[in-house]
Amino acid sequence: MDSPTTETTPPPPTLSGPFVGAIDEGTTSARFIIFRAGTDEIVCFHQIEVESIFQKEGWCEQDPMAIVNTVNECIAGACKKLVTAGGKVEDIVTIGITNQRESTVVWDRNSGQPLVNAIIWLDNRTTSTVEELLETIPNNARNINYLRPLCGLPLSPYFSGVKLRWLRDNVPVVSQAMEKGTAMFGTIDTWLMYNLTGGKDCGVHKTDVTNASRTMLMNIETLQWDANLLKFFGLPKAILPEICSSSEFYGSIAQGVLQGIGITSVLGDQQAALVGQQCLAKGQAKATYGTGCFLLYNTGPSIVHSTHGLLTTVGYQLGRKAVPFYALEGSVSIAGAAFNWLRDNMNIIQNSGQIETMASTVDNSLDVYFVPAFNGLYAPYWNQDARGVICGLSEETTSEHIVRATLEAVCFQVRDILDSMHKDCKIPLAKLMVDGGMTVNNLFLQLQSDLVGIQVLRAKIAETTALGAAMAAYKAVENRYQMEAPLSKSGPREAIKPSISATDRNLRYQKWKMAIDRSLNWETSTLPQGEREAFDGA
Ligand SMILES: Nc1ncnc2c1ncn2[C@@H]1O[C@H](COP(=O)(O)OP(=O)(O)O)[C@@H](O)[C@H]1O
Ligand SMILES: O=P(O)(O)OC[C@H](O)CO
Repeated sequence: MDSPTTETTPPPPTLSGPFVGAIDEGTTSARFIIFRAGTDEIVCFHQIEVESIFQKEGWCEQDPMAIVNTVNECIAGACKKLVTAGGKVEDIVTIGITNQRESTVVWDRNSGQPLVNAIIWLDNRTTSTVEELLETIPNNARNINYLRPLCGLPLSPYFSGVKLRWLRDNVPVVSQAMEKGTAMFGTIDTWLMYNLTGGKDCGVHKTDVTNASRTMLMNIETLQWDANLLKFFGLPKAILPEICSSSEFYGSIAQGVLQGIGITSVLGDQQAALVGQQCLAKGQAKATYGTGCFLLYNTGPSIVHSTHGLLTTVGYQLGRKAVPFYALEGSVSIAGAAFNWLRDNMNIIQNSGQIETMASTVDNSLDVYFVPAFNGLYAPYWNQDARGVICGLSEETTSEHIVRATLEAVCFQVRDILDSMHKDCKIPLAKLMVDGGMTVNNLFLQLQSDLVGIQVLRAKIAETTALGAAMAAYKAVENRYQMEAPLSKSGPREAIKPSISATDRNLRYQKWKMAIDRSLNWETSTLPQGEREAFDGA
C-alpha cells in the first residue's frame, strides 16, 4: 500500500523552466507558444484560426472580441499542454505580444467594448479616403509620397491612420466618441494589451514603436505622435496609446491562468520575425511568407528613405533607452492568401497540404502568370487600383499550372522588392533568410531561389515571429541574456540554391512585368470611347 505522503505529494515536474510565452496574433490564426527561456526550443503551443468577415467587395474585418477570446483560448490551451507535459505555469517568467500590423480597432473608454469591427490591414475600403486626402495636399500635388519625410510611408489604404480617418468620416458612433473623448484607438497589440491587463477597469493603453510606425501618425525620427500628421488626418491625439519601446514592462495580466505575469515585449509580427531570425545587424534581411509577404532589411540606427517604393519603418527598439534600429520594408499584401482564395473561392485546392503535391506534378506553369492584386498592389507599385489578372491561359492549362503560377507569383513579387532594395541600398543581398507558413513548401523555396537567383536559407523553426517576441520579452527581465547568442537549435540552416540559368530567369521576369502592366490601374481604366458607348448602350 502507498504511504500517505506519496498520495498527497504531486509528482515533481519533469519539464523545468524558466519559460517565456509569446502571443502571435496573425491574420489567419492566433497562437500562444511557450519557449524555453533564451532558446528557440518550443515546449508547447496552441493555435486557433481567426475568422475574417468580408461584408462588401474589398472589405475585410475581424470581430475584436473574437480576437481576444481566441487569444485567451490559445493561452489556456498551451498552458494545459505545459502542465500535461510536466511543466509549471509559474515557471513562465514573462510573455511578449506580436501581431498582424495596421489592423485598426476603436473602442469605448467607459465600457471597454469595441465600437466597430476591426478593419484588417488588407481591407481596401479606404481608397476613396486616400483620394480625398490626396486632394488636400498643397499645390494640387496629389503626391502619395508627401508624408514620407515625416512617417516613412506612402499614402495608402494599408495604414492605420487612413483607416481611422475613414471610421471618423463614415461611422457616426466613432466620430461622436472621438468628439466626446470616449474613443480609444489601438492596433491589435494595443487592443490585446488593454484586455489582458484589465480592460475598462485598469487596462493599459500602450503600443510599441514598431506598431506605431505603421499608423502614419508617428514621426519616424522622434518616435512620438506627430502634431502635423494628426492635423493632416484630422485625428485627435487623446485617442492614441502611449508609445513605448519594444522591450520593457507594459503591465501584468489581470486574470486567467497567467494572472500576475508581466508582459514585457510588443513587436509588429514582421519586426518580430526580424528579431527572431537574429537579423540584428545592419545589412541583414529576412522574408516572412504568411497571409502576405514582408521583406525587411535592417538599416541599423540610420533612417533610409526609399526612392524605389519601399517603406521606412522601425525595426525594433529593445529597451527604453536603447537606440532604435530601422528597416526598409517591401510589403506584398497577397502571398499565402492567394491559396486561401484558390481553396475558398475557386475550389482548386482543399487544403494547403495539396499545394506542393499539385504544383510538383507539372514541370512548369506553362507560361501562366497570376498577379493576385486583389486589393491593389503594395511595394514597389503602391497602386490601389490594380486588380488580379491571370494571363497566358490556353487549352492545355490545368489547375496544377495555376497552383504553380500562384507559387511563382509570390516569388516574382519578392524579386520586385529585392530589385528595389538593391537600388536603394546599392548592395545586392547574397542570401535571403526565410520563414512563415509558406516556407514548409520545398518546391516554393526552390522556385524562390530560382526566380530571384539568390540563396534561400530556411529558418530552423517556423515560429520565428513568436520567437522574436519571446526574445524581446526575456531581454526585458534578464539582463544577462544576449540576443545574438546562438539559439539551441542553431547550426547550419538549410540552404536552397538557384538551379536555372540567368537567361531563363530574366525572360520569365520580363513576362511577369508584362502581367503586372495588365493589372495596374485596372479599377480606374476607362474603356476606349467606342467601346464605352457600346457598353453603356448594352
Ligand atoms: N504548404 C504550403 N504552401 C503554400 N502556402 C502555404 C502552405 N501552408 C500554408 N500556406 C499559406 O500560409 C499562410 C499561413 O501562414 P502563417 O504564417 O500561419 O500566416 P499568418 O501569420 O498570416 O496568420 C496561409 O495563407 C496559407 O495559405
Ligand atoms: O498576418 P501576416 O503574418 O501575413 O502579417 C500581416 C502584416 O503584419 C501586415 O502588415
